[in-house]
Amino acid sequence: MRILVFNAGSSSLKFGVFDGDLQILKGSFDRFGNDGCDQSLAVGNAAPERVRATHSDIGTAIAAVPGLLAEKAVAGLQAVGHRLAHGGTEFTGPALIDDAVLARIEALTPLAPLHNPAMIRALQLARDLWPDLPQVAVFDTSFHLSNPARATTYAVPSAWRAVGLRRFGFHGTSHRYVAQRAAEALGRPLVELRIISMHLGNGASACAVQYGASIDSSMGMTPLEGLVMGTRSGDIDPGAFGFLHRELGLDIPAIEAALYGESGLKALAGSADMRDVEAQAADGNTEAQLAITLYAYRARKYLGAYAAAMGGVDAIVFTGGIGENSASMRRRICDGLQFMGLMLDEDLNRSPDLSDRAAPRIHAQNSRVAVMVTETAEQLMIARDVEALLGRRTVTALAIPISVSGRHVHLSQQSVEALFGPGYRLTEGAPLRQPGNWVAEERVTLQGPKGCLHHVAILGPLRPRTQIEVSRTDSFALGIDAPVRNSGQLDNTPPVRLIGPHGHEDSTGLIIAARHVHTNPTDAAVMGLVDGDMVAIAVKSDDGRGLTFGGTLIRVAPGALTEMHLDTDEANAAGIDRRADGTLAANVHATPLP
Ligand SMILES: Nc1ncnc2c1ncn2[C@@H]1O[C@H](COP(=O)(O)OP(=O)(O)O)[C@@H](O)[C@H]1O
Ligand SMILES: CC(=O)OP(=O)(O)O
Ligand SMILES: [Mg+2]
Repeated sequence: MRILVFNAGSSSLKFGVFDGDLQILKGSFDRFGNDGCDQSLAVGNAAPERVRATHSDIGTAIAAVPGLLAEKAVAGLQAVGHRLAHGGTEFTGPALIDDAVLARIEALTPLAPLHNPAMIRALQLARDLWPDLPQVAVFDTSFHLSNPARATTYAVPSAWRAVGLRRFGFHGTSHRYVAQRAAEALGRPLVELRIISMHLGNGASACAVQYGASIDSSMGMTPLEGLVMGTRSGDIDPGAFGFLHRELGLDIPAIEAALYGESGLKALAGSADMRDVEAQAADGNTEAQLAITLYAYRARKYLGAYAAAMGGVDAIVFTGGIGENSASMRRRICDGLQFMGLMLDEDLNRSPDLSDRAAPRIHAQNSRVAVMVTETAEQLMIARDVEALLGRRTVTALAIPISVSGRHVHLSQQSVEALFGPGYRLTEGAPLRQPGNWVAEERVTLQGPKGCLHHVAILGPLRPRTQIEVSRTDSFALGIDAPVRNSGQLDNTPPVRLIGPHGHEDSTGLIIAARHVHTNPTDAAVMGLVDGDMVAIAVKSDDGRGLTFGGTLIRVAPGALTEMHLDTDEANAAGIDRRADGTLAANVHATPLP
């Protein structure tokens, strides 16, 4: 499918034409000034042609795009994708544009005044030019809708929260790509990694991607919170509003306008462009030097915060105009993080090769944390989302059988021997529906500070690490606060005592299993899903208590049978007795892998 993508940022317009993952045209306009802007245009893999164009703002640059397509003889467009900054809580994924959707997007503009207007302009232009093509909006905010309440809630009066004051987070399309790309380059599944994505462009944000899902990011209700940016302040004491009003007589719109447009690097060093600031700092300008130090310090604080939020970090990835291009800024941000095992390789850092969407590592051999750089591919991700959304409209709704898991354990050989005696082998009992899995005839007891759970099933085959899966109700009975985790993610899980006929073992690995759907590549393709998608599954029940389960992870593996795994609390809440089927209600955020 041939897709034109518009990405109107706060300081630049980027656009591209894609056939699948192949980019056939890549263009951008930036460095807008009274004398025009820089234009770059590349066909296929050819070197970009760069000229100074006459457009003085993003709006006029948008109107020039159709002419450039014609000039390069790019025809046959089948759809148009648009980056939109704010999608609120309602746009959980890409949306096909019609008048009603456009009106809802327009209503969110006050929350992204620097961004949504130009993006909406691109949308309107494309609708006028190509009225017959489907137009799809992809929102920066959607990826972060998986953030837990502790990350999205401001500690403010409930009446304010009731009207929608909460944190959202932006650059989600970029963070989603960067995390996937880093996992791929590391050769490890995304669902096993704790990644901090640092998107440092004109707008800048950090994102904690824990096991594939965003759990926190530095931007808030609007793209003003967090890091220092080109013209935005980032974090500032809200007490500044009262102070500025009393001292300078400023009203709220004036303060807001200055925080969006007259702050950040521009306020500190006279230019919003990091290239200028770095050049001035190199010339000895102390204001520019402070701007750079402060920028790096704030970014480093977020790295520390997110490492703490995730209980560790496996990889840090830099992207965005500054993250991709400024080796000195990457080094400044990483300086002082040796305490968490992060060692940069200065040679690798100085000249990473980012061609062909590479994601090179820039950390030293002995670094415990991987550090990488990659070009952000927001336009590519938008093109993939457009194709997935339009393709998915013809997708078949399969019935997904529900399987209710009672409490159970997976044991390592070491645990088997501790509980049943040296050299003991479990007796394979009834087979489970997933091929190769079975229930052992033996049982164990779980003991916590508040109580015991007896006759707990053991599921085979053996695993490298013991994992104990209980429901929330069980965790209350034990008196242990177990975290909700995907299978295998056992770092920082609490211990519980396992008791067998031979002896006992205090083993970590106690979790409440996150709900998920097992499926195989064939069924996944029929449902329009890929591994790592987060979906909502609707389940009906005879007693009318049926529920839609959001935040359900799709796990695709060859040979797996399609079924949804719920625990007993979830099944009871939804009135599921024995046999029930679920259906796909929504793809919350598609994460199509290459
Ligand atoms: N070689 C470079 N060295 C330092 N900063 C750079 C370099 N190239 C681009 N940048 C910075 O990247 C920022 C723009 O990032 P970009 O991601 O393109 O912006 P946008 O948020 O508008 O998409 C600007 O501050 C620019 O100075
Ligand atoms: C949301 C945001 O800040 O975007 P940009 O980086 O394009 O300004
Ligand atoms: Mg940007």
